[in-house]
Amino acid sequence: MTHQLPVIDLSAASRGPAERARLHTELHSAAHDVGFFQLVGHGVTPAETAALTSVVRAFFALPDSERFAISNLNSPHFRGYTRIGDERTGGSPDWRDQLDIGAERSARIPGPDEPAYWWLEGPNQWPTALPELRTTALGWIDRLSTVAGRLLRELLAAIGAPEDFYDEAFAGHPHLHLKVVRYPGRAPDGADQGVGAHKDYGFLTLLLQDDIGGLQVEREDGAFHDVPPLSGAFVVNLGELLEVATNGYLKATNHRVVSPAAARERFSVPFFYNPRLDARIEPLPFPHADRAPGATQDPANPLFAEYGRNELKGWLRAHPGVARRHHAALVAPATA
Ligand SMILES: O=C(O)CCC(=O)C(=O)O
Ligand SMILES: [Fe+2]
Repeated sequence: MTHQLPVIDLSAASRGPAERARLHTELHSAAHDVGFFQLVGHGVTPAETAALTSVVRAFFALPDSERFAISNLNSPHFRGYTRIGDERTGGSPDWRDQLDIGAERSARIPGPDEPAYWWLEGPNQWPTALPELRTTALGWIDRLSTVAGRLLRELLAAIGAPEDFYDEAFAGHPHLHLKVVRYPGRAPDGADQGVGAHKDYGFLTLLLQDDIGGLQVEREDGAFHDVPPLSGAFVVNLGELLEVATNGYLKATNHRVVSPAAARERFSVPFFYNPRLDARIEPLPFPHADRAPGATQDPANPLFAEYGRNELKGWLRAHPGVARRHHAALVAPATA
């Protein structure tokens, strides 16, 4: 089913108070009623996007051996390349391969009394045959974190909250994350799970998708609706921390990708705007707070206000191979 999402023009924020007020009305409704929108007026140029897209395609065009050499199975920090079928969502394999990239930092091995989520901090793995991937991807993370930071402040203002309320949670070393993804057509068994239905773990996701389509979002009617590609726009969705922060007034939206038809490839690059791992997300003061319905209670997917815990939950679930190899002690209690 095709149902175009709201289109939000971020540049309206700097076109005077009347335009900004109109932006806030639109953003409030898009975030509260839908939880998904197309973002334009973000300032990222077509040339910047083209540079990223071309290096992404070059990465997936490398010989398999170049990608296998940077397998995330090598990394206790979940960085690197995941082969098709190795990632799981909702207990089933996702028919996509991907490279997970984060802020480039040295490993921080948690001591016995420290939270296990510090494992998520550590070095990336880069393909030796494509050095420009590193500069382009890290540049994209910088660029999009500025856009996402502006958007988050406008969103908080739009619902009547102090716009700087979460600045402190992002101060220092926010846990920014970029995923470079390919959906290589349909699985041989005919299953069409590109990535299964899920919510993102942090605040905001800014997704660059190509023109193939397949992304779907769950809407108020409980059905999954297509998100048709819109050239030059980022698809934005809200993550679990915004649901926690607003006690369910804003919802993290379930979304999934249906595999492209056989012999078609789809590329996408989601950027996840996340705070510091040790940030604890305090309840947001805003006028609707007393009427918020409460965050979703799902025993299969508890939402944690301590961001690192929420993020680690997702990684251990989605990458069982990495979890078994490097974090047996963390997964064993969950299955007992
Ligand atoms: O590839 C897409 O369009 C969406 C990917 C996604 O939702 C994710 O990786 O969290
Ligand atoms: Fe997602």
